[in-house]
Amino acid sequence: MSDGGFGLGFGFGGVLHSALEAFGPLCVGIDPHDFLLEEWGLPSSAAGVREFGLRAVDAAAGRAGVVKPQVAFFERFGSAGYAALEDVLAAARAAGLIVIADAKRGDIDTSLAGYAEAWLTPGSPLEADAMTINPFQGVGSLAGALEYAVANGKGMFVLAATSNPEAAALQGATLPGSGSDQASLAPSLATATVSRAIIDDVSAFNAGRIEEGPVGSIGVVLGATVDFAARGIDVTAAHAPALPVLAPGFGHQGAQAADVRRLFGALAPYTLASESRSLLQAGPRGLAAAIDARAAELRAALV
Ligand SMILES: O=c1ccn([C@@H]2O[C@H](COP(=O)(O)O)[C@@H](O)[C@H]2O)c(=O)[nH]1
Repeated sequence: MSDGGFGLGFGFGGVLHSALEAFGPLCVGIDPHDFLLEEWGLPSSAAGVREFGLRAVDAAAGRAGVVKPQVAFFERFGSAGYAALEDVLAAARAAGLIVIADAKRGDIDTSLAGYAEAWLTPGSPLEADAMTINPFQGVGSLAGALEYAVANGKGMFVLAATSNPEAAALQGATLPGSGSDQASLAPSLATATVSRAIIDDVSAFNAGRIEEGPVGSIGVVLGATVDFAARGIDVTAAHAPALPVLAPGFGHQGAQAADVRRLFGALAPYTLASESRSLLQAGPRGLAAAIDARAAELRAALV
């Protein structure tokens, strides 16, 4: 986003906080699946995903604070798909929307730095406000990229408890001991699940930058379909600064907007409820109304 009227005083956490207050929790996913392109009367091509993305941006602007383009659906068309994505990212930011690039990058620290530079450098062709990253190579491998994001007023959402059922065994596994400097940004509980340890590490990273404002610039991805108690995640715990949550799983994957507070507890005021297919299926003419309706439902659920 340019600054979208949200102000840039506190970096990404501050901008996100202002957007949540202005629009509520809805995050509109921009996922140009082939079946949606067909329903929208668009070709399965780079031109098709570009048009789809631009129309989704038009519908979201002024109705939701945040959009989340799924990079994969653009990437399948190679360089032309990336050019289309560049146009969609730029249009969304120009429209005052916060843009989270759902790119799920992860690697050793030096290579991850390249991804951070690609997506989070002001003025870069793929500039977004935040991106999703994958901690499979160790949360410690993210440290440099997280620092880069914060230094540039940007944000990151670290996968911690993803919405897909196949993730439960790996992410719910219990760690043998507390973290070390190599494995972890901060020591985690001796009996923590992988999901819980990632949340603790991200929260500790934000706590080291409390002077930046009441909401952290680094968040976690917690799927709305996850059984948090079974995963060892305490949603009643307070985080200082507040921990932003990107929560896919609403809509098509089954979670209900009305349940956002019950599911996310103390995290709910800082949770982005993300929906893609369930909104986009309304079609280009119905999308704005679908966004209005879901945004109102989510705001009402937080009162
Ligand atoms: O845990 C995760 C992380 C990311 N996603 C992404 O969110 C959308 C969900 O789309 P729907 O159509 O609303 O199901 C999609 O881009 C996923 O890659 C997720 O689902 N779960």
